[in-house]
Amino acid sequence: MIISSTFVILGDSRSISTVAGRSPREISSPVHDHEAPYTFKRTLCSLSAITRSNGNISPPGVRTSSFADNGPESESCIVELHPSASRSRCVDTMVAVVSPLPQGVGYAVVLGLGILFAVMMNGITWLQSRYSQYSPNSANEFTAASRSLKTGIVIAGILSSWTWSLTLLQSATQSYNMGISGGYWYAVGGMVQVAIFSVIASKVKMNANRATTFPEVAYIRFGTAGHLAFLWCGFVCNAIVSACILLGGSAVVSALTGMNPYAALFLIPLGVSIYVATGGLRATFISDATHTFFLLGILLCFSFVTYARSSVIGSPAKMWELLTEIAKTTPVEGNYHGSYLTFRSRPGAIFAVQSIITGFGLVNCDQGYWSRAIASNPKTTAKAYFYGGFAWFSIPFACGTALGLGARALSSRPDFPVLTSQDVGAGLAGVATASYLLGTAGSVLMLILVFLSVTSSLSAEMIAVSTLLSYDVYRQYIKPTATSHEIVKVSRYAIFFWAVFSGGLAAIFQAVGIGLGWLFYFLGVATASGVFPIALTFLWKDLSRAGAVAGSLGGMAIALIVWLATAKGLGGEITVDTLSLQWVSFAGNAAAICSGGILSIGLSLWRPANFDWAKTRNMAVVGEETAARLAADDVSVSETNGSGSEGKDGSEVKVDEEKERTMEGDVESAVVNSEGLDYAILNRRHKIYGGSFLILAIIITFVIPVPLGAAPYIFSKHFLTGVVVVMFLWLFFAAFLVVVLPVWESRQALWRIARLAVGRK
Ligand SMILES: NC(N)=O
Repeated sequence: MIISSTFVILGDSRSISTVAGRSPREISSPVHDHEAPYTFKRTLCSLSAITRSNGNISPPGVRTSSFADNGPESESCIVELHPSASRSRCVDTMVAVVSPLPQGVGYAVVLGLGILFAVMMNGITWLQSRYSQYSPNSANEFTAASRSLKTGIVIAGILSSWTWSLTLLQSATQSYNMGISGGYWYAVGGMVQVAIFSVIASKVKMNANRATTFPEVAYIRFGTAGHLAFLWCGFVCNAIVSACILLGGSAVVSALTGMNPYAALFLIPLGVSIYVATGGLRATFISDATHTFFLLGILLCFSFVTYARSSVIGSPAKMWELLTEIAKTTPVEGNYHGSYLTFRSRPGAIFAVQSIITGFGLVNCDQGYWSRAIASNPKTTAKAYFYGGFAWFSIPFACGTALGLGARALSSRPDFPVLTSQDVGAGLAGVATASYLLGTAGSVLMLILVFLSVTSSLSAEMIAVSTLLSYDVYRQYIKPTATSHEIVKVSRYAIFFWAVFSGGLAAIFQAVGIGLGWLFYFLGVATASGVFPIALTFLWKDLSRAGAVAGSLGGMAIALIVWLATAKGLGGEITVDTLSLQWVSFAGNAAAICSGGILSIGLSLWRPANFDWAKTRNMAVVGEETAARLAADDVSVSETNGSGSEGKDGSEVKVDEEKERTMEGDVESAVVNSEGLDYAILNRRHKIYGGSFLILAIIITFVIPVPLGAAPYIFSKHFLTGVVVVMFLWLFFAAFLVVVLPVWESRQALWRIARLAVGRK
């Protein structure tokens, strides 16, 4: 039954009423004196599925806020414009949103799940501080999880925090747009840079194990100029990534439920900020592991339905047939024979380079990854990053291969939603597939999937920014004698600040029409200049202050200039659209990474710094430093680091016997002292994972795709079947790494906490 709908027309809210109680056919002519009626193709996700009765698709910009279901059997319904809407404007600019789920579901998920997670995480944090030696009131625990986490949980944290809404949506979009190579290249881009962190992470452990943030190390090496330059890179990266995560989440929530996107942008961070502020970094790891369990389960479900259960696709062979058919009417420009089943793809090749550059920029400038490298046990850091990157690959690869290709294969069906370029840009292709193949269940699962990815990745961003603000702003420039307790307090304020700031920033992007796709292309331009200067800070003793500052900031400026100039040159003008043209963003990305590299390496070769690593190896951590500073003022303060907690007044709180027992034998002790590190072992790990990374990177970046792309080859049915089998195996392996391994590794601690919690020793 048709009830009523509200539409946004050029930013104005206008009401369009349909005729309640009548079937679509009964109202096939306008009731009021209006233009010819619009036909709304029944859609399964948001949007644009407006066609006028003369068959023209409504122009881009269409946006719908809500639309009532008009019955399962009808594909279209006729609506008339409300008398208050101006006839001429409505004709050309009306936008419609048809949501498969009611708005209440959107609010229930965003607020309900958010609060549920907050309560759950608070409970876990309480158990942790009550029955383990780790108290979130210690700065070392809050911001670095006492540097004690084991491999499985770190892998889960890496996989989860690197799985953004962007990952799920944009990988599907790339496969929808450019065929099977799109999702693959998205996955390669992300995996290479996470896995390379396995090489950098061992060096972090060797050269700056006592650091908490990457700008802290820059301060020791390059002074205030280097510190501020790196801090700026970190904030720019975290700001764009946070906005991206929120925009993707809000696009999906509002498309599926009709929830106001601005409300989603501000409400999503709310629940996340509550549990992050309570539990600190360890809480984000625990929530990451929980999220990842559901995330992989839902993704496996979507993949099974697409390739094994659906009556519309249901097998790789059928997918192959549908894609072959659609390539005849909608070929991919730049692909071999326009096929969706080939790696011989010009847009795919350009995207490959962009994706890899963007990924490098992100992972180097995002404090979240440094936090994880620092938080993990020195013995396991490199391994965790290597496997984390490897497991992560399965997620965008599956989204692209199942959901993205699925959307393209289904697009010839008359009842599949018409996706405008804006819908695709907002990442809704994969959403449409899930909703179409699984109906309401698909919409709900997609909503949960995206919500989980948003919360876990946003939680990582929040803790990262709060660490930067508390350590590198508050402690560095406002109160150098800050105690551990004060730092935790400031971190908590910073988390709430970031919840509001990132929501506001995303709202601005939303208001000016900047979507997920655009921001993805911009990310590399804004962050890739930091890749060489930041990585080399931990790897190369000769990196100089001039190289670090000029590379990071100068490179960013050069990238922006090249990006704008190329948009003007290729597009004729600088607009949101021309700035996201593929060659334009390619130029900006390439300029960023090249200028950052050339400036930092060139200037350092000219005047090498010859830095003595002993300075960063012996840097003080909060507690030691504060005590030293206060001791100088004859103030008595005692804090424990890594294995103790601190009272509100900064005085030491004794770890009680019960907690001591809990830690015995099942929690590896934090290794904060540089003397405690075995450099020979770390060096060997660095070489092992450096070599492993190199082999992996060469295989996935060259050995597999290059021959496939060089040959004039379109996948056969059998070949596609093989790819789908690999996709499933990869997903199962990822599930083992991030679900089974963390539980197995912590089995003794979990068992002991459970016994203590029920009153047994
Ligand atoms: N995390 C990414 N690159 O999706």
